[in-house]
Amino acid sequence: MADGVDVRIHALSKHFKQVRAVDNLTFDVPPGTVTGFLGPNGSGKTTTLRMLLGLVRPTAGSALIGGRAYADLPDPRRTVGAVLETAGFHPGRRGRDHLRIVAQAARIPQRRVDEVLGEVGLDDAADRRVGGYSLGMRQRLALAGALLGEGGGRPRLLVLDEPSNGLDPGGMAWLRDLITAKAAAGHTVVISSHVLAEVSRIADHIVIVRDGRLRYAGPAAAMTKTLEETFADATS
Ligand SMILES: Nc1ncnc2c1ncn2[C@@H]1O[C@H](COP(=O)(O)OP(=O)(O)OP(=O)(O)O)[C@@H](O)[C@H]1O
Repeated sequence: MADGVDVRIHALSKHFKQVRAVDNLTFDVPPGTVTGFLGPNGSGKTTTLRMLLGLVRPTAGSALIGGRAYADLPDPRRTVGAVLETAGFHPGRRGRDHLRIVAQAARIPQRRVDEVLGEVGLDDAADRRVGGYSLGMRQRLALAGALLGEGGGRPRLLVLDEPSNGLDPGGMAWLRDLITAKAAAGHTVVISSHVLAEVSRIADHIVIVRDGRLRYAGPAAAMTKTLEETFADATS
């Protein structure tokens, strides 16, 4: 393996009763790249990422981070940062306090809290209660939480599930720059989206799913035709 964290999804399936949310999915994410994980609504992206993060048990197959299941990582918070959903914040808590609690639980130094608040542009809002945050500000706070474990030049995996939800165009441009900079620094980034244009601009690799099945995995440059076919008759 090159220097960096890779992801290997092998024969991964998740069935919820009759629904084959993820159906025999196999793809790799090379270390130090941005991989766009694309598909229409309900195609199995979130379920795949939740299995990768050990939050959902696969029906079959494996999802490995640097060769290990998430649960077997020696220091998961420092190896992986994730933005999965932004609904889970305590509304009465201030943004800075939320991050302090996350940092403390993961034994991450408190100085990282101020660093990540600056990195996501929330310094001015840090002492306001999260209940008053806009959706875009919540996304930034979630991203700050995902970045907390970064440090010491150690490459990490960033898993971002629809992170641009609620961001305005300026915020989306800012997010693209941040993701590109993370990959340039050696981190591996997986970003899911159902909006093609958002991801195709920054991704080195593209994985396309539909109905839980793989449609394409490979270099971004070669994907245009597959994308057009996949989305042509989708309603998203
Ligand atoms: N806990 C669950 N129980 C039952 N069905 C589920 C569950 N989680 C997901 N599903 C179903 O699995 C399928 C895939 O959902 P998933 O959220 O993974 O798709 P997605 O690609 O992330 O969609 P979106 O872009 O809308 O977020 C959908 O049909 C969904 O209804």
